[in-house]
Amino acid sequence: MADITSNKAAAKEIEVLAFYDPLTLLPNRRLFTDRLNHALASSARSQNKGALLFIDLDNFKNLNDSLGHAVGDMLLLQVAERLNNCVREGDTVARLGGDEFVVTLEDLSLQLDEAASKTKLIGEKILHQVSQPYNLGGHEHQITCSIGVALFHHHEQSQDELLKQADIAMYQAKKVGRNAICFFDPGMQTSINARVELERDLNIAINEQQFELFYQIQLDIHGQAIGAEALIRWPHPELGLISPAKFIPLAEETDLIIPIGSWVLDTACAQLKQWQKDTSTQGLVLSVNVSAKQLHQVDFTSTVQNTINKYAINPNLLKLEITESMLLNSIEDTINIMSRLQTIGVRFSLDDFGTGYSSLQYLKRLPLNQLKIDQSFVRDITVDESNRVIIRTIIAMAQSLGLETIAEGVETEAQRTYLLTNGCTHFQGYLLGKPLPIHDFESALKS
Ligand SMILES: Nc1nc2c(ncn2[C@@H]2O[C@@H]3COP(=O)(O)O[C@H]4[C@@H](O)[C@H](n5cnc6c(=O)[nH]c(N)nc65)O[C@@H]4COP(=O)(O)O[C@H]3[C@H]2O)c(=O)[nH]1
Repeated sequence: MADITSNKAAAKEIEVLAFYDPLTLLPNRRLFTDRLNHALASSARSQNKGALLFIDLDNFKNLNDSLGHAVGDMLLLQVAERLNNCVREGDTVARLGGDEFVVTLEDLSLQLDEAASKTKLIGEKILHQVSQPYNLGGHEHQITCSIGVALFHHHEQSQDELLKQADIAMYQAKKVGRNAICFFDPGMQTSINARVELERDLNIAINEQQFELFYQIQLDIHGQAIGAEALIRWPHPELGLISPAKFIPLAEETDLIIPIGSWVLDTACAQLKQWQKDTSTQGLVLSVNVSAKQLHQVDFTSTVQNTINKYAINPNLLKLEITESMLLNSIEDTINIMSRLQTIGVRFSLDDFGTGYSSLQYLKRLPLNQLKIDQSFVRDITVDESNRVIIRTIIAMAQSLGLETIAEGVETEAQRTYLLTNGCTHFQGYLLGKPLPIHDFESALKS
């Protein structure tokens, strides 16, 4: 008798271990998969629509890192309880791991739109409940969550597809600012697929060195060439030229910007070396865009130094362009990195100036040589008084800090005249020359 009881207890324990999450005692991924299969089969029979909600806590890692895992676990337990209280008895709440939960809602409605609005109501209830304060062993804490929803009907989607769709929608909810609920729509899938393909092709492009640098001339107030900006181009073997505005952000997100940035730096320095050999080009300064991720690589300063040494170029002729948005985080770190590079002679320009939040306070502390006026202000210069005021302010600010100003996107003589008469010292834009492959750039320079 005792044996049977202990066997039963052991069997129960094995079941719990196999199918339930040991922390929250919610169904684990295995049991959830099984339940989702049943829900899909039952929806196929009844024609009733159901929904899968993918729930991820926002910034949970911060809590775990700051207050420790034991406190993190307390929070997860309470979240699990609150989620259970938001759904009906036949619905499933499961924990997939970490701070990821899923909920299946069944028998919502025969109509898709009614099923969607019922899901939305439950999703909003979850957002509200999860965001109420928690007592975590004496610490009061608040957290929010992001919810992605995929609706299901019949056996149209496999459960893997459904989970993927809800996951994609959840990322969309994070993207729109968190503490939000987003429904999957097929457009999201198309754009994700395009992204995956682009990322794969970017990897190939790096290995096969498919990139090219174009050069756009920069002139001073007398119309003399003082240098150029190096702009990357990707002639994709099938899709043709892909704009950096399209692939640089993806490269930044996926860290591929590191090898791409190194290639740009190396190619730019090799070009400077070539220019040093000719009296007509040896004084040209080359501006190179540097992304935030690249600048904050631990070995960034030594990479720049090594590249300068490798080509034995004058470091004064290399200008690194950083953007205002890069200053928002880790300003001290940025100042340190820039200062180290400044001591070896590298110059800096602050790109897209005027679009961010640079205060005079830290502009003063950055070792800059130049402010670059964003082309959005230059574009409407002749019609928009507020843009004119911004431009005059930027120029006055640069003058008081002893910095050069360069206006980008100068397309008309009227724009150049306005900038010139208001004290802008350098100019770049289609009026003066489009970005060109090196041979065309050098021919244009000679003519
Ligand atoms: N409408 C108009 N546009 C003009 C005119 N003059 C120049 N442009 C364009 O304005 C952009 C200026 O570069 P950016 O602000 O640094 O903006 C760059 C930069 O942020 C990024 N990028 C380009 N090359 C690199 C690179 O090598 N590394 C990194 N990290 N980013 C790069 O991609 C952005 C876009 O580059 P591009 O498409 O080459 O676009 C370039 C240039 O072709 C003009 O008169 N009118």
